[in-house]
Amino acid sequence: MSPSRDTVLAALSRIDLPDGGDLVSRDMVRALSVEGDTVRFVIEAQDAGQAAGLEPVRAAAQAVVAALEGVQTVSAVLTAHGPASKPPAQGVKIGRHPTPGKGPENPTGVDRILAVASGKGGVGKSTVASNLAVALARQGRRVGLLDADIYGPSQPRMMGVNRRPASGDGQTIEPVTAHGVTMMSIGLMLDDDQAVIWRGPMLMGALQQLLGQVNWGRLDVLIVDLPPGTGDIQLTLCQRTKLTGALVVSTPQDVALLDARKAIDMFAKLKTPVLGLIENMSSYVCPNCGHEAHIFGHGGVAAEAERIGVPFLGALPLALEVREAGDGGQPVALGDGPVAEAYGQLAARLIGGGMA
Ligand SMILES: Nc1ncnc2c1ncn2[C@@H]1O[C@H](COP(=O)(O)OP(=O)(O)OP(=O)(O)O)[C@@H](O)[C@H]1O
Repeated sequence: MSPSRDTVLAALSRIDLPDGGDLVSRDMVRALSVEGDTVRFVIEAQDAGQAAGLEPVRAAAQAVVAALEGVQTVSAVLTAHGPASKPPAQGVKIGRHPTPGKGPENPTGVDRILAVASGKGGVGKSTVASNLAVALARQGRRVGLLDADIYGPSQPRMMGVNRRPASGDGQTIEPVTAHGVTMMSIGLMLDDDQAVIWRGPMLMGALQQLLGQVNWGRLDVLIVDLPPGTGDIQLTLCQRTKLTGALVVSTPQDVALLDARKAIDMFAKLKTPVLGLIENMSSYVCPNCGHEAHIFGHGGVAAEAERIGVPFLGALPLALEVREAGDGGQPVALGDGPVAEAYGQLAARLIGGGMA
């Protein structure tokens, strides 16, 4: 009997890449076909440089599929047809005044949009956005991640991407892929030390471009990592797209919660559903003695969720591995520990509720 596509993909997910992740989590398998006892697939590298080092990976992928029951012939081809074959998107200028739109609409092919928001900066909103995107992709969803934190884009670092997106026509921007997630950040279009000094209208126009000029492809869900607070970007996203809803991240202490309340109030005024609250940096377990401490308090977000009648989506621990994984461009949700499990549960809950 021929193996199923899922069986082949499960086998390919056991092939690790030299720079982290595996063939499936890094979304490098293309044109997979199973016909009788013959399996064919293409491994697509980002560019010729990466492809040159991947021959051992190709051979291992071919061998692991050939060993599956019911497989006689395997054709595994390595290509480098990624965005690097197009010129970098230098001709595309991000940042302009907004253009009038027809009304709220999603980018073509994007089924849902989830905003990850916070009242206060530094509570872990970008960390939650990247890990949630990865956890959803691991559960088979087609996920996009838009870093809309235009003043402080952190997704390129957290997702481990620093190549410039390409553009074939000087208009459309090809997003990049990392850990199975299609992503775009203004940080990828700017030089590292370049500051963005824009007033509201320019910000709104830039967000419009990041939504409308990026070739997002078909996505089940686009996660938008918002800047902290209640400003122009939030307003534009709520008014210009059919936002499925917002997830609000807060730490448990009162001062963060006070600001989270303002964010929730803003979404209520803009008629955007708040799908739930997430408590980040909830507890800290000492890796040496196992003692559990609540550095920023504990339970405040769950109590707030109950008070305002929105779901409490979970408590994520404060853990050194979360920070290290984020700084290293390999979100902790890619792994198997308790934090990855917590993100897996959050992703499953959103998928189960039809939100992702
Ligand atoms: N649960 C956690 N455990 C340990 N470190 C964390 C955790 N969550 C976030 N961090 C770290 O805290 C710092 C701030 O997180 P992050 O950038 O995600 O916050 P943010 O709310 O998006 O901030 P800003 O709004 O300023 O962009 C980062 O260094 C991140 O790695």
